[in-house]
Amino acid sequence: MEETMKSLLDDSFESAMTLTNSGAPQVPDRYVLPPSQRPALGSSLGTIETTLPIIDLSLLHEPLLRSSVVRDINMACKEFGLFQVINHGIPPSVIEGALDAATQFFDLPVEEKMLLVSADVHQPVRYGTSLNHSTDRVHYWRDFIKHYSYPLSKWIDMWPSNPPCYKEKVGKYAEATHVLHKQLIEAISESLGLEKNYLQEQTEEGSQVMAVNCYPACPEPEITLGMPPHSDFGSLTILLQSSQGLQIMDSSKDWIRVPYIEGSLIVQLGDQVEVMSNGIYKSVIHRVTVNKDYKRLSFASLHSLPLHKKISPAPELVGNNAPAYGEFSFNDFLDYISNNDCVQQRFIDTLKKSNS
Ligand SMILES: O=C(O)CCC(=O)C(=O)O
Ligand SMILES: [Fe+2]
Repeated sequence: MEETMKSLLDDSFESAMTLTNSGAPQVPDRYVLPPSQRPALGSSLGTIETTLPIIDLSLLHEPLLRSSVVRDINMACKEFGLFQVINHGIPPSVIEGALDAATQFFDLPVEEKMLLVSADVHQPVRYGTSLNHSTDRVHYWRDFIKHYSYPLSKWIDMWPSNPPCYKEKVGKYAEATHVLHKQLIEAISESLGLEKNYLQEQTEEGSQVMAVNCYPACPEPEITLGMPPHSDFGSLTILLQSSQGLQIMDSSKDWIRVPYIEGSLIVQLGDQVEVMSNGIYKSVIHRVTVNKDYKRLSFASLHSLPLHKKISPAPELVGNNAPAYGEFSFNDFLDYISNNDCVQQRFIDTLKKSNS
């Protein structure tokens, strides 16, 4: 244990942020990906531009238009497992406040951020670098802070107290995303032909983890990544990005850049919705590229059922066939990542195997 903590601390001192600030001309070897996993930046090979769906959420509140918005959501979920939302109701000042607080946090001296370092995925607040679950895998060009956010009154005292505005500004954003998640999960349940409140009880008491990510400018963005390909474990992730960098894998296994649209938020389907829909919708595989010129921030608000609550396929969507998925809870996911040496691209695939 002591060894692990020592190497964790050593690596954190050489986090991407520290390396960028010290003007490192190259990325250290441990960040260098094998050629087949590199992002092919600047070439059209393997990365395509496609128009991704943009949903005007204000129309969900128009009784005559709701069903057509729900249909658009159904198409977006089937084709991409992702859509962007505009007119989502979160004021620009709340979004700017959260980004400002995160900028100030990541600019703190490394010793101060280190006070929050933990390798324990059950910790309610964790600062970390790319290194997180294992000590010997490839590292990624990212610093992050993760905290439990719901119910806020239970967790917020544990959040960083520096910068002093952090709790208030990020807290406002976390509350706003909780409200937005409720609207989205209702529309998604409807889009599957389920009752609007199919998951209401479970999501009202659900958990929310806020992953605040910082990807500093990188001297060699073509040979590394900010985050490796993965799907998120929860029901939905609501993602705020300060600039472009996110890519998703389409059904032909090509990478698609998700454009930056000012004021918009990105909605990604997670593994819990894939299970609930019995595979009608798939969780989206995504990764993050970095760039030479500027720092990118993102807030990934990962919503899920309560820690112990198992998600299983909706009986209406199983019909007479056997369910395609076994059930799992957020706790099962946490146990998996703390007991395995590296993170699976899709946690849900380990589940299918263990249940078949
Ligand atoms: O930074 C991003 O755009 C994505 C972050 C992400 O995938 C995550 O935190 O799970
Ligand atoms: Fe993610």
